[in-house]
Amino acid sequence: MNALAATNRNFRHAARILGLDSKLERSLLIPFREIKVECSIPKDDGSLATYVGFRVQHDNARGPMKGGIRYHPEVDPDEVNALAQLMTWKTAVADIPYGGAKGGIGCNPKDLSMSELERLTRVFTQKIHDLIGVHTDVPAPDMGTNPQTMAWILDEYSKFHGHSPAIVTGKPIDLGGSLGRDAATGRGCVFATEALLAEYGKSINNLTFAIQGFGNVGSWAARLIHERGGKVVAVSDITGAVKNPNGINIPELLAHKDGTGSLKGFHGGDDMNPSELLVHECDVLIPCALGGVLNRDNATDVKAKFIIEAANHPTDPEADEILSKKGVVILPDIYANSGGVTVSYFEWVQNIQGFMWDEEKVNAELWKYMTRGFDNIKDMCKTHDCSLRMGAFTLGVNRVARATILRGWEA
Ligand SMILES: NC(=O)C1=CN([C@@H]2O[C@H](COP(=O)(O)OP(=O)(O)OC[C@H]3O[C@@H](n4cnc5c(N)ncnc54)[C@H](OP(=O)(O)O)[C@@H]3O)[C@@H](O)[C@H]2O)C=CC1
Ligand SMILES: O=C(O)CCC(=O)C(=O)O
Repeated sequence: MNALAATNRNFRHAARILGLDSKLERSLLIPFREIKVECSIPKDDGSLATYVGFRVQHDNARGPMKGGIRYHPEVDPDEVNALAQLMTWKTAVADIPYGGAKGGIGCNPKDLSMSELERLTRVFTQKIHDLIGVHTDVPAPDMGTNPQTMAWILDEYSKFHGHSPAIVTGKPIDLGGSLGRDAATGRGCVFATEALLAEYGKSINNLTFAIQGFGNVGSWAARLIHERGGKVVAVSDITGAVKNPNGINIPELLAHKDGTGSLKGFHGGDDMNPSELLVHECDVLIPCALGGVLNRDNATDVKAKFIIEAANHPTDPEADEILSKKGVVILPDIYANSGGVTVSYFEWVQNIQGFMWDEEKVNAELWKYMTRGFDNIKDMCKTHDCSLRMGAFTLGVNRVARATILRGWEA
């Protein structure tokens, strides 16, 4: 099932549980605005290359639209639409004053030089600068983008609108980025995992973990789990995978990947086939890469008892059903990975106030938001006798529905 069909299905299920009026349901589902732009740039060799860029602004009932920008070959309108909608529910679950958006460019950033990436980012920004804004729509990094990408957007946007640090979050600290934003999605995911495990009388330090993806989110999650005494027994990325039943030394694996650009050939473990990661023996599985990776083809073989959705929509609805029947507990994306956008919110607040927080404050506030989010989801699960996914969806959708009704319908 494609990402949009899966996301719409979860939304409709939540709307049914909440008994939403069908007209309101339709209005919440349809995006506020979909932007598609042609981005042509000269390559370093002088040839012309054309890419397609997207920004879907899904909903702004609760505040400015917020969400990352992804550079990946599989970026397409349906995928961006689904990701934008997920941002609307995610910001509502986190109870931060934002709506949802997402953007992306269909490209493989690994095939582009730094100067080509800079040109592409600047052209994309030129095409959308009058449709985003500090109080309208605030981008951030996602797969394939990073603080440098945000710095180029900030610079290009500021040429049109004057110096605007709050136009993006996840930017470099030197340009007004927040301390703790780089680690925030991984850290939030670890706080969320601790909250969930505590419900089962368990803690990170007694459990084994398998992590798919070793980029921003996966590497931070792995590092923080390792620091807390959890055994990371398998890690994969696009270059390969490594396993060690006694636990991988994550700082050493980070140094190995930094030095070689790959997970392959790491002496502290054995190479494994990356396709086996999701069905590897472990207590907790954390997908931190692409969407739709857990599906009907592999769900039956998953060994983990807990799945923490650090990636966006890693589990398609068919897999959701199979895994639930097996008794696997799934902590849904719109809560599990909300630490990133929560610290993005802190960054935006700091930029607007012109007052920087120290990292301790950022991390302490993040813990409060993640803990509150989990408690709110649990309450919805009790009220509606539903899964954690539906607890999170009903929480988010209900908050957006309430804001929409309060704002009224007049054009
Ligand atoms: N960054 C953020 O703040 C947030 C990110 N997310 C979600 O988390 C996920 C990861 O994002 P992020 O860490 O930022 O992205 P990055 O680009 O930093 O890292 C992505 C990682 O996934 C790996 N990867 C890509 N394809 C595969 C594959 N087929 N099998 C195994 N690994 C693969 C990459 O491998 P390689 O290193 O070899 O390229 C890389 O390690 C995405 O779903 C994103 O939407 C959610 C909330 C916030
Ligand atoms: O930090 C942000 O604004 C958005 C992060 C994001 O894209 C996500 O949560 O999926």
